[in-house]
Amino acid sequence: MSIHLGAKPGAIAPTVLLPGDPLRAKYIAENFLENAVCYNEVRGMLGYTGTYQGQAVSVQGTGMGIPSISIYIHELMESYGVQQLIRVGSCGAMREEVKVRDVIIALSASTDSSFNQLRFKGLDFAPTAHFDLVKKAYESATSKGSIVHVGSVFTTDTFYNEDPEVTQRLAAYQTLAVEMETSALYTLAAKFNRKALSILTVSDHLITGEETTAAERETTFRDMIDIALETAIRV
Ligand SMILES: O=P(O)(O)O[C@H]1O[C@H](CO)[C@@H](O)[C@H]1O
Ligand SMILES: O=c1cc[nH]c(=O)[nH]1
Repeated sequence: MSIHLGAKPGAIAPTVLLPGDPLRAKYIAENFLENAVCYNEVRGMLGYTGTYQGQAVSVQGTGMGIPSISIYIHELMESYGVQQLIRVGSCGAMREEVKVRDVIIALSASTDSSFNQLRFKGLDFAPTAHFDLVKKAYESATSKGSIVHVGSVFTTDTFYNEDPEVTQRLAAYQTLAVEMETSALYTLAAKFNRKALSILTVSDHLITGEETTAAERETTFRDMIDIALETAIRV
């Protein structure tokens, strides 16, 4: 057990999928894994371990934002020895060529968080995905005919942003989408020398204002989850 996870030693698989929403963790466990068992209910942040094509895979809710995901991934790596962390999240598209319902493989993440500014005393660390997982995710996506965008994302601390200027500038610098966790995931995975990747589905569009319904999100998330699970077991 760790402070925020009630799992027994050995109850969490070496590869963990990480949705922000704990109910998405439940949905993935019930619809994509076999023989899934719930190992965590502390704070309602549900976590499950099951199998996918015979291999053990866990799925753990992280909550929203850097402080929340940082707690869970720190404990997953330090207390449970997790080796591969694959975020399966939603995001807002920042560029015209990225459409609602598209899937993004996040190579790197800029951020407006002070998380790394404090850690590196003002130096700009470059949070980066692990190439092995990027390659496997891209191969998994293309082998099943999914179109994916591969590029940088923006991890923000502020969902309801009042000033669009920075977001627009980041978009002009080819940033594909905004979400709230990837920068911390890549930073902490580097610290622990583990593999991490964020795969994101576009749930809304910052330029067009288009949004998905809850039902549509469930179907389109299916693509992202398939890609993540194929990536998890790919050799
Ligand atoms: O769908 P999830 O994984 O929660 O990700 C996105 O959705 C939340 C905001 O609504 C933030 O956590 C953001 O990163
Ligand atoms: O963090 C997020 C997630 C989805 N859509 C956004 O605009 N921001």
